[in-house]
Amino acid sequence: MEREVQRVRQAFLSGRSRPLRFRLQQLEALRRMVQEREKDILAAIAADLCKSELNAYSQEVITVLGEIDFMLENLPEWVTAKPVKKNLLTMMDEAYIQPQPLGVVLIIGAWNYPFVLIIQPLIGAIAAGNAVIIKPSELSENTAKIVAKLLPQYLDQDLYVVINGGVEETTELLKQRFDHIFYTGNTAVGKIVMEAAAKHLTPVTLELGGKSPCYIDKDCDLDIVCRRITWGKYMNCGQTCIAPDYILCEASLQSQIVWKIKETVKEFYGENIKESPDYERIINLRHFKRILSLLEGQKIALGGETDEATRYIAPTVLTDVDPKTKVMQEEIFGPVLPIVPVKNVDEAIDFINEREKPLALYVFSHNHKLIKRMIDETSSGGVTGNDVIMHFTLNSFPFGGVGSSGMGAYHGKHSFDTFSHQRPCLLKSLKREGANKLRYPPNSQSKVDWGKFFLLRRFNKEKLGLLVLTFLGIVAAVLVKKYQAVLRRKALLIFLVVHRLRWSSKQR
Ligand SMILES: NC(=O)c1ccc[n+]([C@@H]2O[C@H](COP(=O)([O-])OP(=O)(O)OC[C@H]3O[C@@H](n4cnc5c(N)ncnc54)[C@H](O)[C@@H]3O)[C@@H](O)[C@H]2O)c1
Ligand SMILES: CCCCCCCCCCCCCCCC=O
Repeated sequence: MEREVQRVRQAFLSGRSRPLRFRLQQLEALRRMVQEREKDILAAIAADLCKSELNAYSQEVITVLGEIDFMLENLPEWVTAKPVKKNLLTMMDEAYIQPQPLGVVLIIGAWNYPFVLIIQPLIGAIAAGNAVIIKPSELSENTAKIVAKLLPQYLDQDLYVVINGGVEETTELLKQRFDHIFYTGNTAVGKIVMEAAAKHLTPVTLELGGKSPCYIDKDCDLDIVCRRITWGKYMNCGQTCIAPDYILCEASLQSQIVWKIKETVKEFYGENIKESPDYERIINLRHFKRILSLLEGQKIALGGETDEATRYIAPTVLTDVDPKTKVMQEEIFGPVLPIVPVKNVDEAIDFINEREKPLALYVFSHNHKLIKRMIDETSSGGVTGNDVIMHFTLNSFPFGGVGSSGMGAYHGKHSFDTFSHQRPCLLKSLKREGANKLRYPPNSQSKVDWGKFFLLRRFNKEKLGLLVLTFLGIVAAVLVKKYQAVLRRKALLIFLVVHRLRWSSKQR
């Protein structure tokens, strides 16, 4: 493992991942891989999650292709150095921020969207000029295998390396030194990753989970609300990090919600859900049994049918759920939707705030003010009002959690920033030593006063005008070639002295 990481580091140190042209070319190669090997990729995802290839394409491949296109379009602008505002002490210098790669990045993926959850961060890491080690989830083994097979056929083989394995291999990998670790998965392992990273002071992005609440106000169109919730909850058999985990609403709405979800389930998956190509299965027996255990002692208003042999759990709704029961103590990550009655929006807000900060929050209402209030008075990784999941699709949004649902974010420019160091660069001249004397010992009250003037002085618009005029004077001086240096220094000095005197007199 150590040798493998070392090999990737050497490749990074060769410098070839840095030029913009190389990054664009690797991203184009990645796009070619997805396009040319689409069938293999879709078949692997389909095998892992019992998912139709159409769904694998629309839930994972579309996102990856969109992200690559977005990067290719914007990367030339993002990699350029950005000039920054200067103060009086540095106004003659060059000051800019240069984004630079961090080095060797470790990406650890989860099984529930096994392709997009490793390839989307990979796109960001390549775009930012890094070398990358990818550790796909061992639970989605078909996708893990196909990614390990295809990536070396299209990308630089020393810079971008896939290491497959389970807990043992990941534990070994985490002992190595990385420049950034990007982990997607559950909160408990997130803590293990962060602890390992701390040993090397490696920064981490943790894309974790949580119980994402969904508040339904009585002032809304329940047909539409239930259709949208049914889509987001039962997509991928509920195994989506930002699926609505539970519903909060007034008790009187429950029976209508159950009825409308039931009708929608029929509309989406037909009379025989097991036969539907759009309804997936639980990833493994451990998770299957875990989800079943959440149903114990609950009032099942819809669904509840299961089949262990195929790890099938029907779309299920629980009503009048007691918040103290197990189903409300952990992230469900399956097709079970508890409804917890609350009296009103105030109680819903308190309910959310008394718990860990979720990855997503959903609010349904005709009342825009109520939605805004919910946003203002709660916290979550992201929010969608009057829909679910959809904020994930907008790559101008940072995607990530807050508190126990994670730290850091990615997608689009946010990925580029996550995998870049924003390096401040100040380039001074070895001339103009006169002004610099101010900061050299021995110190004096006069020097401190000058320092205060240079660094604490605020200019209002009128004074800025004066500053511009002075600068114009300096520019004119520059044109007079023979006296260039002298004139520039004199103009600056006059300006500074005049202002310093005016400022000092006001201070008194
Ligand atoms: N925020 C997001 O973008 C996002 C996306 C998908 C899933 N999730 C969350 O992830 C969870 C589901 O994923 P999971 O955790 O079951 O996936 P998982 O079991 O695939 O684990 C994730 C990764 O952690 C590694 N791992 C597991 N145990 C480990 C250990 N002891 N030490 C080191 N590495 C270890 C695995 O090898 C895997 O690569 C849910 O909580 C879900 O909400 C979050
Ligand atoms: C054919 C219609 C396309 C519809 C696009 C809908 C995109 C849904 C994307 C869902 C992906 C969610 C991934 C979340 C990661 C966490 O688990």
